[in-house]
Amino acid sequence: MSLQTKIIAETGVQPVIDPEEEIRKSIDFLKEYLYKNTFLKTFVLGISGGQDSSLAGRLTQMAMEEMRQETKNSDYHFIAVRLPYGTQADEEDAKRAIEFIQPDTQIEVDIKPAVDAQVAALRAVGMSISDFNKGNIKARQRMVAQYAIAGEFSGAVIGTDHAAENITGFFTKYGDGAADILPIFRLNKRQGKLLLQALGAPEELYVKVPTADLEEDKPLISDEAALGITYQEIDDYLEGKSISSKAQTIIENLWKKTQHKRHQPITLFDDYWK
Ligand SMILES: NC(=O)c1ccc[n+]([C@@H]2O[C@H](COP(=O)([O-])OP(=O)(O)OC[C@H]3O[C@@H](n4cnc5c(N)ncnc54)[C@H](O)[C@@H]3O)[C@@H](O)[C@H]2O)c1
Ligand SMILES: Nc1ncnc2c1ncn2[C@@H]1O[C@H](COP(=O)(O)O)[C@@H](O)[C@H]1O
Ligand SMILES: O=P(O)(O)OP(=O)(O)O
Ligand SMILES: [Mg+2]
Repeated sequence: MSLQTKIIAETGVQPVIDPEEEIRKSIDFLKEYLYKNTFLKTFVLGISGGQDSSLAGRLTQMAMEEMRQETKNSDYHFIAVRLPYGTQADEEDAKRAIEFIQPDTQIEVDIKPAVDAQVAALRAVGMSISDFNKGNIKARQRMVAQYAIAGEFSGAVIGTDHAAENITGFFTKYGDGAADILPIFRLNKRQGKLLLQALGAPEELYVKVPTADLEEDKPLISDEAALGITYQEIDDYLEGKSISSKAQTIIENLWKKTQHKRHQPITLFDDYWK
């Protein structure tokens, strides 16, 4: 089996999708999980203004509306969390995303005081913390806030990991990579766009240049510039198409280097890394 075939099988990406069918699958998946885990009454998700959280957020909101209707239990609700680091450069997109999602509840938490305090405490003991490393602290602080909210509202945290980010390991380990349930895993980036279009999202949300926007030295740097490869190439690879050998090597090297991010902490019983 080629590595491409193995990677595609691990992510479950289909070369062709029916967006309406995939929307229904994600909603039913979220609902089924709550029906099975009756302690859980809410889902929590950070909304950045980017494509992935707009999509996962809207699907979650739709699932919760259906849950309320089916169970007549008004406890079921979706909590959208705005998590800017101080002032967010693309705040307009974040507002647009919230407007599209129409979440039951919205909470805004500024992560800047907590992130800056953590960095200051590390620097106070003589550590130098790079801007890149600080970026990962921001992503982890966002997850701290989301889990704290979930803890107060019998909630589970939604993650926005999808196949294109997953195979390249383009997420912060235990930051945005930490979550309880992943409703858009199995989709590549362009398939996510198709779902947003089918949901009637404003165009700005799916033509927007994907960014983690974690680095102050490189504000709004695109994922593609940071990764050194385009989503078009990653998406083609995931759909089983043949791409340039240069692009294929970049993807497969990223996949190998980030295997640890797609596993639980390594124990004596693991051998995937050998
Ligand atoms: N575009 C942006 O603005 C931006 C900014 C920051 C990070 N990012 C992206 O987010 C991702 C996060 O960065 P990262 O991967 O450097 O940090 P990370 O914190 O997600 O992962 C690094 C950590 O993983 C652990 N680790 C590394 N190799 C390991 C191995 N072989 N086995 C077990 N554990 C291992 C170590 O604890 C290490 O500190 C990257 O893809 C990065 O490009 C993007
Ligand atoms: N500024 C943000 N506000 C709320 N939530 C955010 C913010 N930035 C990122 N997030 C969450 O993290 C994931 C991953 O973002 P990437 O752009 O893929 O790095 C995002 O979907 C939000 O849930
Ligand atoms: O995860 P998001 O919502 O920030 O989307 P993107 O990765 O496209 O920035
Ligand atoms: Mg983003």
